[in-house]
Amino acid sequence: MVESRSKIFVIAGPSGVGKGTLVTELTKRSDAIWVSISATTRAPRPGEIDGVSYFFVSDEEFDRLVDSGQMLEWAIVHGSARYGTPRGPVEEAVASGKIAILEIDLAGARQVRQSAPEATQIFIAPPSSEELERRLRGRGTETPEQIERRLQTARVELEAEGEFDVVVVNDSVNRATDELLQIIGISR
Ligand SMILES: Nc1ncnc2c1ncn2[C@@H]1O[C@H](COP(=O)(O)OP(=O)(O)OP(=O)(O)O)[C@@H](O)[C@H]1O
Ligand SMILES: Nc1nc2c(ncn2[C@@H]2O[C@H](COP(=O)(O)O)[C@@H](O)[C@H]2O)c(=O)[nH]1
Repeated sequence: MVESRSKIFVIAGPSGVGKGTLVTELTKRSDAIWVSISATTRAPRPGEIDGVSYFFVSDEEFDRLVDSGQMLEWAIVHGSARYGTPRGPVEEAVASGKIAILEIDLAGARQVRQSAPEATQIFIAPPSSEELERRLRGRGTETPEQIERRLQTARVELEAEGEFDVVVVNDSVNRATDELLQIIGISR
């Protein structure tokens, strides 16, 4: 079991593997955990709230954030929208003693590996490719075309799991959350 003294934890893995589900569960289990809110140029899904799910910004605003050095990392994800991690809030969270979680894609994880090598990089893997597809389709938030695109990206991402410090299989939400808490170093 890998256990870390890092203050920043990157959580990456294919779309639909359950990253968001696990991160939500982590926040329920510990007040020490702070989750970065990304900025994105994609449109909100029904029920998503600006400033809670994401900061939903225009292309122009995203350009401004990148050009002024306010993004810790950013990437075009699934060939469509841009997503990025605002730098300031991460620095403030760490300075205040919180554990900062960044739920980001593979390209973003690679950038953080360069700019914040002290961060622990965690890859969330599915129990099987079939289960990944079942979860992605079952979530029902993407069109069939978008799902195909995400499954294509997933194949590339699954080949990159060896780049990560640790791989956690999301077979069960409870078990995977327990493993994540142990890696993060939060005892219950
Ligand atoms: N261990 C699990 N077993 C069964 N279903 C799960 C499990 N974890 C998550 N799910 C379900 O899988 C679907 C995808 O989960 P989630 O939205 O958290 O994925 P994600 O990795 O954050 O996706 P994206 O990167 O597209 O935002 C959801 O319907 C969620 O309820
Ligand atoms: N590089 C970054 N990737 C990010 C960031 N925030 C989210 N993401 C990744 O985008 C996909 C798609 O998310 P969705 O909400 O449209 O389903 C997901 O896999 C995230 O990991 C970010 O700030 N930087």
